[in-house]
Amino acid sequence: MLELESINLTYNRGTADEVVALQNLSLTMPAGQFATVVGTNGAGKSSMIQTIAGTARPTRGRVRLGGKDVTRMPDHRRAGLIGRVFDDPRAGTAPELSIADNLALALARGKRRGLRLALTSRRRASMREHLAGLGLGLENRLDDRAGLLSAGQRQSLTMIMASLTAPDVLLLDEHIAALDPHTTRTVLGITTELVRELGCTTLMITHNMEHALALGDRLLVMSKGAVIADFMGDAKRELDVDTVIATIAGVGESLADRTLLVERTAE
Ligand SMILES: Nc1ncnc2c1ncn2[C@@H]1O[C@H](COP(=O)(O)OP(=O)(O)OP(=O)(O)O)[C@@H](O)[C@H]1O
Repeated sequence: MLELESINLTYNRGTADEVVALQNLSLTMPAGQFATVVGTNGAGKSSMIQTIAGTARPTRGRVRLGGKDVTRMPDHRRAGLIGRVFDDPRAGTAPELSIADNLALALARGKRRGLRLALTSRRRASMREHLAGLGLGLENRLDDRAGLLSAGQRQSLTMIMASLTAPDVLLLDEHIAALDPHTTRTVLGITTELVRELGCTTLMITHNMEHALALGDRLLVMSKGAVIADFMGDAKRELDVDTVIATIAGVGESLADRTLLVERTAE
């Protein structure tokens, strides 16, 4: 269970640049639930993800994971509990390190600080197996530098890295935003597979309404630092793009092109 309780997050508090990013935000997600998150630019989506990850510290409120209060737990100590994939494919991997070393680092995450896992032949075999599941041929390139991979391959590797510690929570912050339509479909397929396999609680931010509707079992609409609509079960299954757009427009938000992004590319 992931619980956000009356979260407020203000950046640059007490200065002329003060920004209220989250306002009295509450959210409860049972273990294993997969929610997509949409909203206009500046609605607070990334701030919510950062608050869960521990990279942003709420000004008020509590974050609980499996009943445990992690509000004050630093992000590096949450790393074993939380997997994160960002929009920038370069952000999740170290380009100078080999694919194998990137995976070893991900495995070591959440363990004792400074501990590097030795790359035993058994561990390499297990890495190969994980990579083979992607269907991208990366299992034969364990010693290639991650920097040599395409954006889609790097993002797929990041997904595998995020999943290696079997996190309780997976946070996907526009992780397909920088990919072309074909690679997007590949990474979305990997996303669905991984979430199913791991059974982890997942939040996926996207500006693509069709992806938000197609994936997950819950859809959250955010505006001005709060969740303004929450669709689950039949309500989520029956939801259409126009209803989501009307919900956002209903609170007086102007809809930017990115918010309306709907993939029309032919299969
Ligand atoms: N590190 C920061 N310092 C100051 N203000 C910030 C910081 N990060 C975000 N903000 C501000 O907080 C508000 C919420 O931003 P956030 O990035 O959470 O929105 P978002 O919904 O993810 O937007 P987008 O869709 O554009 O990525 C915005 O007004 C933003 O400018």
